[in-house]
Amino acid sequence: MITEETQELVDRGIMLPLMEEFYTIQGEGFHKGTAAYFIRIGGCDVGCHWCDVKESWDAGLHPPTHVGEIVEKAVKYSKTIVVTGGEPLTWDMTTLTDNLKKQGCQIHIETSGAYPVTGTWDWICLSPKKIKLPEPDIYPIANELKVIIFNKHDFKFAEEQAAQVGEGCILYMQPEWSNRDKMIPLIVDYVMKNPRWKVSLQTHKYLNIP
Ligand SMILES: C[S@@+](CC[C@H](N)C(=O)[O-])C[C@H]1O[C@@H](n2cnc3c(N)ncnc32)[C@H](O)[C@@H]1O
Ligand SMILES: Nc1nc2[nH]cc(C(=O)O)c2c(=O)[nH]1
Ligand code: SF4
Ligand SMILES: [Mg+2]
Repeated sequence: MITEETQELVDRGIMLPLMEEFYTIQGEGFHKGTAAYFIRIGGCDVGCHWCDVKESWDAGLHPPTHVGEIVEKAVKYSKTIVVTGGEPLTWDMTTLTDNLKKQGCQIHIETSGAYPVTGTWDWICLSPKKIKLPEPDIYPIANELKVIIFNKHDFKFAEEQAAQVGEGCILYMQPEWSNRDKMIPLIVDYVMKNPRWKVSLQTHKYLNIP
């Protein structure tokens, strides 16, 4: 149990439930191959059945941590920061991103967009989910749209989502990991027929890195 005082700091984004932080190579999307420090914040109620970090969902399992402490550690490793989760937009990201900006960081977010955008971002990767659609505010500011392809219907969902993003937004289809052998051939075929889309793979899983 956390105290009322701590809960209030979490509610204001002064503290955040920190699941893990690690220095690695961004495996997915536009910045794949780039070294970056990942900050994984606990808490998500979207409930994707194929989610590869279900341990992140229950915020109560992850210790409320002062944002200053998170930032101090992060900048020792990298000036390129990826904030992920869980669903980071569950929380107010203003203080975290303000602090990272003061340290001169480039800040990227991995989000489903299920909650309103808070914080200041240099790169927004929007990965929309059917079961809890993005809030409208994120579509015009998303830099990349990364749709997870688990079954054939996801191609239609991908097009519906692409119709809502801005013109410069880069479009990716990423196979759902457990179903990749089945979906990769369909994605390859789709992207060749619809070349405004690109393929994104979870390359860190092939490299055996976090
Ligand atoms: C774990 S999520 C955390 C951030 C945020 N909740 C979201 O969904 O965008 C990070 C990225 O991994 C993707 N992802 C999660 N599970 C996956 C899986 N089994 N196969 C492929 N991508 C997956 C998500 O769609 C998202 O783009
Ligand atoms: N290397 C690496 N790249 C990633 N890109 C997005 C990730 C995520 O879980 O948000 C992720 C991750 O977990 N590891
Ligand atoms: S929104 Fe992201 S963290 Fe939440 S269940 Fe889906 S993939 Fe997992
Ligand atoms: Mg991941």
